[in-house]
Amino acid sequence: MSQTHAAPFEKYHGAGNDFVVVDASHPAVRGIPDRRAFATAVCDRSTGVSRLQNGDEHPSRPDGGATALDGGSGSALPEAVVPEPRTGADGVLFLDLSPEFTPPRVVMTLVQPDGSVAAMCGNGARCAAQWAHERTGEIEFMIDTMAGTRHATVDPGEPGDGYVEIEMGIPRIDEAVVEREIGELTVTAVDTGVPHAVAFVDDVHEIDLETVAPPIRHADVFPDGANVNVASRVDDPENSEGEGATFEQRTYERGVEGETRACGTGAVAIAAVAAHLGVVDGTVVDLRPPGGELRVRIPDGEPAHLSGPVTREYTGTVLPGVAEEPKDPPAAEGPVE
Ligand SMILES: N[C@H](CCC[C@H](N)C(=O)O)C(=O)O
Repeated sequence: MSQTHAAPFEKYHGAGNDFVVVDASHPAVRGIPDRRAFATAVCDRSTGVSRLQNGDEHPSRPDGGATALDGGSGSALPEAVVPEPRTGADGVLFLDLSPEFTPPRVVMTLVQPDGSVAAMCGNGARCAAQWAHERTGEIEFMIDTMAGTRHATVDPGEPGDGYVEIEMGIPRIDEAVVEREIGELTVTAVDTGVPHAVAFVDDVHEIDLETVAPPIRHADVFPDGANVNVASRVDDPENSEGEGATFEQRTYERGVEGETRACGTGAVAIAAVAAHLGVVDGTVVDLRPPGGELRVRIPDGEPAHLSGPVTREYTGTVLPGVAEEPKDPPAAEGPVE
């Protein structure tokens, strides 16, 4: 049967790490035949979802707009002519809300642009909490991820905006990979729900991440691959709680296979490695990825917490069955959608 029902989506970002968010219980979303192909299509930075395709000049227009990604020919859609918000996304969040619990629960599944599923995503979980807040008015949530259930708190701002904190579990340093030279960097391995490599460098802006990161991302010491972070210290007295401990952050993400504008599990990874190496004294570490600011609280032996802004960019609809490679020749029912 061909897919013709449009799935509503909302586009959110957390400090610049952006996601197409869909309600997993919506009939059109349940009917998505292949979540991997769907994520690959809608996340594409040239031909994926965009505000323009949705005719949505108003970020929070509730009814969305015209259908994105229509047509099954695989033909490229017109390129967005405004730089912000960006076409495509760093991933798709399939969210299943159970409002009957106290606090309400959200089952979160992140499908990445390469079709892989990540066990955890700090900024995605923060966006999930904001999304659930918009639906329930509640401010506390339990976010069920493949890495565990995480408590989230929303400090609401304007509709669609908020400052969201999420519990991130206790980071696990891999003692076998501490300050090890891999490729061009000296990295420490840490698991913050997903695997990360962290390297402290003099100036993150001098690193050619697209070249330096892939050999580390694929190194043998990371059997499941790794996200690769570089961080440089730029202490800021504004972080009075953390005695100034502030790092610039850049992250090359597994699954995106490129640099993202922010990474929450990466922020926690940097803070955890900094604490482990004795680089920071306090338990509050501020991170400055390219897309915003994140704060990590990381008390010794206790779960870390990640906080930062979340913004809803726009809403729209997308045909779930599109942009898939047809597995079989189209049946008699007509053109593949
Ligand atoms: N951007 C996400 C991380 C996604 C993890 C993913 N890239 C992987 O481990 O495959 C975050 O805010 O934590």
